[in-house]
Amino acid sequence: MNSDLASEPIVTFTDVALGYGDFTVLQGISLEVARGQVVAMMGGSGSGKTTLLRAATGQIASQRGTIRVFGSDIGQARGEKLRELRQRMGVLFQQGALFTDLNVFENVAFPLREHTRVSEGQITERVLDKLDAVGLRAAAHLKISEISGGMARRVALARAIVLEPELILYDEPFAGLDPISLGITAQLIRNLTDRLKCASILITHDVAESFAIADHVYMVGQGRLIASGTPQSLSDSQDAYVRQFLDGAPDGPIAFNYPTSPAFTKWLDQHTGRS
Ligand SMILES: Nc1ncnc2c1ncn2[C@@H]1O[C@H](COP(=O)(O)OP(=O)(O)OP(=O)(O)O)[C@@H](O)[C@H]1O
Repeated sequence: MNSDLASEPIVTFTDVALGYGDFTVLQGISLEVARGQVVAMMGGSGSGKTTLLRAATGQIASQRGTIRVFGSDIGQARGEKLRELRQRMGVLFQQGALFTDLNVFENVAFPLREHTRVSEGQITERVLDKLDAVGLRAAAHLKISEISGGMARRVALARAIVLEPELILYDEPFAGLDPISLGITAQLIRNLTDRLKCASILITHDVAESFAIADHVYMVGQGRLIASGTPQSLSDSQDAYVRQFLDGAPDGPIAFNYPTSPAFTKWLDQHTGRS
């Protein structure tokens, strides 16, 4: 690979607006994720983090602006082109559903069998290598019913990286983990990013763990990008939204109540028989 390609950002959002139908969740979003970086996307509940992730994978189109992934406009990609771009990504959903009728090894082998024509010997080598990376080489033979919830997450992670993606997207990777698993998972994300020389995007609420490993943090709220910078610069920020989020303060610009909309008022009127 030449150095120009290596330094080209993996993901670029340029003045992007995202939403569903007429509803705009986020607008004016410009961001960049480079190879080798761990980037955290943070924000309160309902602020649009999952929506950002869906846009980066081409599951939803932007309402305006462009989203480039691996140099291609993902909003314009269809069919084979979209499949090719997605094959270069690993997505780890919160419910990284494993196949309960397959053992740990076969779960991780699944994408290799599905998308490549590598030999059985290579499958064994690659699967054991990825299980080793998540500390579960010796659990290869176990059934899914025989492993814990935390182990299942790591198996799902091994499966997400078995095709050696250039971009890994993690949806709430720390949710529901005990403090030890939390630290292990955070370090795993950092180490895998460095080892695979890929880019990682984390959608997360967890300030301490993500700040410990992220190179860059984007914070969304109030329908826009509120802050962007290194964990250190955000920690030093005096912005009221950033402070409320980082300090976990109940009072501040982040509203507890979901905002009232015409759609809600219409539903309520119908529900209570007023129209
Ligand atoms: N498929 C959908 N159709 C319509 N609206 C949606 C859809 N998915 C999400 N939304 C709305 O978009 C907004 C942002 O949701 P999103 O799931 O991106 O938030 P989030 O930041 O990931 O939240 P959380 O941290 O609670 O998971 C919310 O107001 C939500 O109601």
